[in-house]
Amino acid sequence: MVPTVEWKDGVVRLLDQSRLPTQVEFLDCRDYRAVAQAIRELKVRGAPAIGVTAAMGVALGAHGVAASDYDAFAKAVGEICDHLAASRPTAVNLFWAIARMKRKMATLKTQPIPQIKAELVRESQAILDEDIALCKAMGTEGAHVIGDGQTVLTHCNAGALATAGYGTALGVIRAAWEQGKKIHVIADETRPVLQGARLTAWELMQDKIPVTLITDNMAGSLMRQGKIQVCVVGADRIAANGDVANKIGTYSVAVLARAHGIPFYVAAPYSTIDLATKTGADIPIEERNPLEVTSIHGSHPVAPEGVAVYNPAFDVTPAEFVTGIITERGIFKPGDLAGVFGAERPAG
Ligand SMILES: CSC[C@H]1O[C@H](OP(=O)(O)O)[C@H](O)[C@@H]1O
Repeated sequence: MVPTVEWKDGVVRLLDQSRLPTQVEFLDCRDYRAVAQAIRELKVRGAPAIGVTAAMGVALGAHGVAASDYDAFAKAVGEICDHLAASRPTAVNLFWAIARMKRKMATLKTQPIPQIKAELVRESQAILDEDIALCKAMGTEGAHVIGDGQTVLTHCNAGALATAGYGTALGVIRAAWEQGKKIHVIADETRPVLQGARLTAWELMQDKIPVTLITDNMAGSLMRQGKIQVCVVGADRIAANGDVANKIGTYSVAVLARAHGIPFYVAAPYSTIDLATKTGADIPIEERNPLEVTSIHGSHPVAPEGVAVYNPAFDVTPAEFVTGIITERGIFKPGDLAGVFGAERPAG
């Protein structure tokens, strides 16, 4: 797989996911505002991926700060962090990564500014490396939920393209495949931005993992026919009570899975678990440009000019519909997360 995001010769290089699957193109961001714009425009997307990208955006922005004393430097970097934090509201990884970069900077206040700048780059790369390791650990912990010969449904893209590499839900699927299991993946196209059609299908075909693309409204019928044995999806924010915010349509998949007695798993690293948010009702849900619904890629209208549109990018699946949360430390009941992750993880 081509890297989703990387620090390359002093710029933040992104695989431009808005061009996939027809074009594999890269976007070199030379300032933090370009990084924020790329996150806003879904050129890079996926909770862990935008966390890593925002961290690199902080390091990139810090490089451009001319201040010679720590307080002025920290103030300028704080403004850069605020700009990046305003790019998208739902994925908690964005805020987790920015807070981690701020904490790192605070530990360096006695260092020369050039040293601090170099350390911030290193911290952003550490976040990238950690994310890949977390995804692979999730794969190891979660692969057993997909049996040999089974068909697994996934929604949106929670793959290498949504992370620093390997993926969360697709990491579990990759691990099951790498264990030699004859699995088959059903990928929801995931209207309106089509992350399933454009990204998940592309990723799995790159790895020669059998995948069948369906439209979102087919999932229930396939479940009723007994053609799906398990569902595994990603997450953008998991509240303290185990409610899960994920791509719009996830709630429908979860309810359909429950109705058909199909296990429904969510794969997410600790950086997606937000114990400061009590329930799903407290998770901010991003509403996006109506053009995403009324056109394909901003052209080819598929609805009449001026029609009213509601375009929330995410929905919330209550914890009761989640069989288990697959994390790098194991699989937990949604309600047990606070006990498992509460102690070690600093807020935000
Ligand atoms: C592994 S997190 C991926 C998560 O992010 C996606 O949203 P978007 O493409 O808008 O960033 C979707 O909710 C995925 O499940």
